[in-house]
Amino acid sequence: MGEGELPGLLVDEIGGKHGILHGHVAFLKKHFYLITMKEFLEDRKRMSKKVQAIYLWWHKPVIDQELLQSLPNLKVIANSGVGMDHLDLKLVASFGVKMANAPRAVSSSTADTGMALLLASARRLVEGYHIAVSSGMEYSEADILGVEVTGATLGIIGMGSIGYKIALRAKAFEMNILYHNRTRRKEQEERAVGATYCEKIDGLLQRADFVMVVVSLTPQTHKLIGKREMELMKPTATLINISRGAVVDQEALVTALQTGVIRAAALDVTYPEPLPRDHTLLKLKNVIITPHLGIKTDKATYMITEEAVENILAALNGLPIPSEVLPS
Ligand SMILES: O=CC(=O)O
Repeated sequence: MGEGELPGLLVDEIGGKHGILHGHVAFLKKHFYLITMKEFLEDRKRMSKKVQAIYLWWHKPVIDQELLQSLPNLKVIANSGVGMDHLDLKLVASFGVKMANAPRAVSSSTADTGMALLLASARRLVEGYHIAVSSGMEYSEADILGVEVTGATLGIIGMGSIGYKIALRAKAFEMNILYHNRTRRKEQEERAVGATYCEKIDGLLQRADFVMVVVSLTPQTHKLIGKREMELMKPTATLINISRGAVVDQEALVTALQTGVIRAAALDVTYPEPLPRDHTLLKLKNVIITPHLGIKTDKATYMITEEAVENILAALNGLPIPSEVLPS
C-alpha cells in the first residue's frame, strides 16, 4: 500500500543525526505513508492534507503554531520517549490533537543508564580508562580509589517506572534505598525493592551516598536540585542526573563540585546539550558526562517505535490511546 491508502505520518528525517532509524522504516511503512519534513516542505500544499500523525524522534520536527495550523487532518503526535518538556501540550491540545509518549519502552534502558553512571562514577571508570590508555598503567593507588557501592545508600528522586527499575537494580547491588515521589508507592512495592519513603527531599539528600534524579522536567521541578539542596548532601555523595539537565542548577553544581560540597556528579543530561566545548563541567575530574544515552539501545528504540505505532493507530481509530499524555 502506498500514498493513497495509508494515513500520512510526518517524521523529521530518516537516518542522520536525529532522524528515525533506518531499521524502523519498513515497520512504519506497513502502517503509514511516511513523509519526511523535506518532502513536506517541497510539496506543502499536497502533503499538508495527507498528514494525520507526527512521530517526534528526539524532539524533531519542532511543533509550533504555524505547523499545527498547516495540518488540517492531524490527529495525533507520538513522542519517541517519556519526557514531553519539549512540547507545548496546551497548544497541541488546543488544535484537538492527541499526544502520546512511550513509557513502557524506555524504563529498563534508562534505568540501566542510571546504574551504569552510578557504578562508573563510584569506581572511577572513565579516569581509569584514561590512565590505562595514557600512562601505560602507571598510577598511584590513591588516584583510582573509588567508593563502595555495596551497603551504600541510594536516594531516588522520582519513583515512576524508571525510578522503580533503578531500585530493583540497586537492590541487587545490596544498596539501601530511599525514595521521594509525589505519591507514595504501595507497601508491597516498597517491600519488594526494600525502599524507604522520604516525604521530604531534604531527609533523602542528607542521608544518601548517591542521589539519582529521575523526575520529569516541569515548572515545579525546574532547578529542583540547587545550591541549598547540594549543601544538604554529604560531601562524600554523588549526584546522578538522568532526567533533564534543567532539573539541576548547573551553575550551583559547578561550584559544589569545585569546592568539595559534593564528591562527584554523573550526568546524562545537561543544558544545553551538548555543552559548549569550553564549559567548566567538561574540565572537572569529578564529573562524568554522557550524551543523553538514556534510552539508547537497539531494543528500546525499536520498542519505542512499536509503542508509538500502537498509540497512533489507536488515536486514528478513535480508540483509547494506551500512553496518552494530557496537558496538566
Ligand atoms: O530522554 C528520554 C526520554 O524522554 O525518554
